[in-house]
Amino acid sequence: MTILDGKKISNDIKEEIKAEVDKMKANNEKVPHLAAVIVGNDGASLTYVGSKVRACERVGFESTMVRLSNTTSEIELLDKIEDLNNDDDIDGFIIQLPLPPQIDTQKVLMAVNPEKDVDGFHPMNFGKMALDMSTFIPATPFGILELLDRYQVDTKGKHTVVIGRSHIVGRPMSILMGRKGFPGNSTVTLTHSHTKNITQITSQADIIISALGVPNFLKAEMVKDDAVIIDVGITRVADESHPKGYVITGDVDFENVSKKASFITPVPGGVGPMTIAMLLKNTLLAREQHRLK
Ligand SMILES: NC(=O)C1=CN([C@@H]2O[C@H](COP(=O)(O)OP(=O)(O)OC[C@H]3O[C@@H](n4cnc5c(N)ncnc54)[C@H](OP(=O)(O)O)[C@@H]3O)[C@@H](O)[C@H]2O)C=CC1
Ligand SMILES: Nc1nc(=O)c2c([nH]1)NC[C@@H]1CN(c3ccc(C(=O)N[C@@H](CCC(=O)O)C(=O)O)cc3)C=[N+]21
Repeated sequence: MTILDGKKISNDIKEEIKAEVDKMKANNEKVPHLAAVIVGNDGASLTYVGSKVRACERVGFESTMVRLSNTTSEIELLDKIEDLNNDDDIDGFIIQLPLPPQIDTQKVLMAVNPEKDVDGFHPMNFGKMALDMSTFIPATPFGILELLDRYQVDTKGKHTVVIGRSHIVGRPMSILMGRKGFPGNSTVTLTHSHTKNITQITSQADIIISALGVPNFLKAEMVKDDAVIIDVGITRVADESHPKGYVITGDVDFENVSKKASFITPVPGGVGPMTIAMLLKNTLLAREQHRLK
């Protein structure tokens, strides 16, 4: 059994990005600038955005965090997006999800200039991804592909089962694993809350990508020997014995499933850090494209 060490690989990727930024600095070129918009005070969302800003500092990017109150109207958010679209210093930006209920998420994501859409959530970029055109690939699925690539996990002709069909993880992942090339060329089954007999389906999988957000959902009985297990789930579970008052838990019963797996990602330290590294990678790509214009 091999642990897919997202923490280590994400650090390698950040070092590679930093080397590119150092070259830009040596040539007196503008460095990439990422902005993150966060609406409201959700603790987990603030943690993730904080990690993104720290990661920017580490690789030498500029970063801007835009904090808006929980009562922000849709119009106010659209105005802010327009400012970021028009700000030539900003190469890429993200709108941290979820948004409060008074705001229509799809409308907001459509307002982001696709050239600055480093999350890859704009329909134009999502469509390009589905059509094998070069574009920004959503950071979490991109991070999973990168992990599979760096560990040379064979995906060709394998049966990949994705659990969860969200726009940010499960849906793009199911498309990417079925594309031509590597990592890809998989036969994909996409499952969700209406899937019947899910154990029967996961038991046949060579690769399982679990993105539902239910702690310890995937048990050893649901997995065949030597399966590859990718755990995207992140849930804060209350735990008074821990200084923070909670522990981060994945979707996979790691202790038991890891005994059967050929490769497995841990939580924390698996897919999460990869997501942040690939967001930086997309921002570097955005800067390079803006420079060429
Ligand atoms: N590590 C990382 O970088 C990231 C981690 N996450 C984490 O991944 C998890 C999923 O996030 P996200 O995709 O945004 O989640 P969503 O809540 O948007 O989607 C969850 C999906 O899981 C499906 N689902 C829920 N319960 C079941 C069930 N019992 N059986 C089968 N399918 C089920 C839902 O089905 P239906 O569509 O029918 O409702 C839905 O498609 C969360 O824990 C989140 O925190 C998310 C993004 C990045
Ligand atoms: N527009 C947008 N883009 C996103 O990419 C996006 C989003 N909205 N909304 C929420 C989800 C969630 N997400 C994570 C990123 C990093 C970790 C991460 O670094 N996790 C650490 C642990 C972090 C901790 O301690 O809480 C780990 O797994 O090791 C987790 C989850 C990005 N998301």
